[in-house]
Amino acid sequence: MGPLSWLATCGRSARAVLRSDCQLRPQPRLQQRPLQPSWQNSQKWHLHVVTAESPALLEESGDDIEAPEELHPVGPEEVELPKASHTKVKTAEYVGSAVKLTQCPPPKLPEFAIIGRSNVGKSSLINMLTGRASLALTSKTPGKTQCINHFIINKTWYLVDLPGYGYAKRAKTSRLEWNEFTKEYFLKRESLAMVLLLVDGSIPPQAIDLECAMWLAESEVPFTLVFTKIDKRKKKLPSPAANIKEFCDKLLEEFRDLPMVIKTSAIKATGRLELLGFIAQLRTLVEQQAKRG
Ligand SMILES: Nc1nc2c(ncn2[C@@H]2O[C@H](COP(=O)(O)OP(=O)(O)OP(=O)(O)O)[C@@H](O)[C@H]2O)c(=O)[nH]1
Ligand SMILES: [Mg+2]
Repeated sequence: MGPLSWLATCGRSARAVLRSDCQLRPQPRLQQRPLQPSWQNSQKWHLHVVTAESPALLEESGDDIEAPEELHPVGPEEVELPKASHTKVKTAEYVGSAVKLTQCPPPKLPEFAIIGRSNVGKSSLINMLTGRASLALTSKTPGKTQCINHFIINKTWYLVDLPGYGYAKRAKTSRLEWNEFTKEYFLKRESLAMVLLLVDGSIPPQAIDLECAMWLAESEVPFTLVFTKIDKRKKKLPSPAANIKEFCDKLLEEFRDLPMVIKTSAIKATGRLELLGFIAQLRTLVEQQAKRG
């Protein structure tokens, strides 16, 4: 069986697998609060596996990455490690742009959607991850990406570039419409495996990003926090590390646990292997759970 034929064979969507097998039961005291899927708690071992336990993986990748700051406990034994080849981007192709769900490619492969404010660096992250300078269109002008753009990686999974939210210059009605359109994608796209919520690490926490995180959690859409632009330090503003800590602290006022956090720079390729390894692990996890039925 091909690595990702789980969707076709078992007829279960990535979303269904993640939800049904991994959802936390609300604790009575916290019932009103948004909850993160429990498997996100165990994501910590993904980092451990990729950075500390798999020297072969690192060697093969050829990437120059920093040593992990801390080691996390290894996770469930039954979850296999992804093969090093799983983290490599051999091919990356633009598939098409959609302005409604029916125009998206058939939901037969797992996809990882990238969302965040306009100009946060969504398209740049796709280019950084795939190692292609201009696969996704980047721009200094906010609001450049206006469609749902699918990119197929190694012919086995999708990276999806979405329009940014909160573009103030857009008319109120069109912004609302746009939000609905993206929301529909999040709520109904059955092959959506994970949302990568991008947050600009070079500026202090923005209310709209916190709202987006809340909305995703309330809607039971699994998401990962990906901080961008950690290479950038604005004069008189706190450091990226301080911004990230403040954002996480604010989230913890509402969330019982933090989702997985990955810090990146598209310019320095920071976090590239970590994110690719994480995606590979998720694909392996979903595949295994689907096989178990
Ligand atoms: N310093 C720095 N600049 C970045 C980084 N990532 C993106 N940028 C810059 O931020 C600007 C916006 O990047 P895009 O990738 O186009 O952002 P986007 O989120 O796709 O924007 P929209 O499609 O308009 O919503 C560009 O000028 C990028 O060069 C980063 O990691 N570090
Ligand atoms: Mg873009």
